Amino acid sequence: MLTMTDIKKVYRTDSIETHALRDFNLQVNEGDFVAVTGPSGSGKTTFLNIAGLLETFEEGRFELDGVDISHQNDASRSRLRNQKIGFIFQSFNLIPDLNLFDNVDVPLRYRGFNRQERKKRIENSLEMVGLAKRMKHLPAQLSGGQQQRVAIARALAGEPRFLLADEPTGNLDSNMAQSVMSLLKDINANGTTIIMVTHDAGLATQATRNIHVRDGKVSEMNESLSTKVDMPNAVATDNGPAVALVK
Ligand SMILES: Nc1ncnc2c1ncn2[C@@H]1O[C@H](COP(=O)(O)OP(=O)(O)OP(=O)(O)O)[C@@H](O)[C@H]1O
Repeated sequence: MLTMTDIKKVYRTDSIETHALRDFNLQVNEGDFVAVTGPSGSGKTTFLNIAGLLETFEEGRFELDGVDISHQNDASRSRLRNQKIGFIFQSFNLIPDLNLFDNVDVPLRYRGFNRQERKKRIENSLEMVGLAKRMKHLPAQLSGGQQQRVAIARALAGEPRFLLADEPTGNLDSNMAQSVMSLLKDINANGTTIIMVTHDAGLATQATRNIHVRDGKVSEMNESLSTKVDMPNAVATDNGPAVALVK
């Protein structure tokens, strides 16, 4: 569970102060899939970076799983981030010279898992996104949608409780965007809490909650029409992400 209360974030340069977040209040519950929309510059990425313990804030209170983040030093914030949070970005951020297996391995090495445990996690997470047979391929040999699925596998291999996604479909055409969205919905149905920033209103309505950010504040909050479904029969294929068998 993630709770932000009256968060204030100011960016200061020599000549200008930008109030990126002010009185930002939000509670995200375990199992939520929250889509965050709002105009450019409204503070969406700033919120996500604070939620992901990548940035600090000036005022307010932020609790992550009962831990008061404002009182943690850099080392303990990094430890919490590594344990609890996975990130995916618009630009995939894969390492071009490493094959898929080794890309997914990078954050696992930071976590200190032994070789055997890492291998198991890498194979499982690539299986989950339907790319297990492409492990030895380089990112450049994949489509954009497939590369984003590798980035999702990399984020999930550490079994994070929270998956934070900043415009994960921003570089994809609409078919690939929907395929990545379907994968995120499957992952959420399997228990991972997701917060996704998106400019795509059609994708946002598929999340279980929508929040709209304006001028550094949450201006609207809606439960989405879409509901979570259990998918005990989810399977992954080499051509696509894990999909639920329709009964
Ligand atoms: N490192 C920084 N230094 C100074 N100002 C910043 C920095 N990062 C963000 N800002 C400013 O903070 C405000 C909020 O930015 P943020 O990136 O959170 O908005 P956003 O809603 O994610 O925008 P977009 O949809 O265009 O990505 C903007 O005015 C931005 O210019």
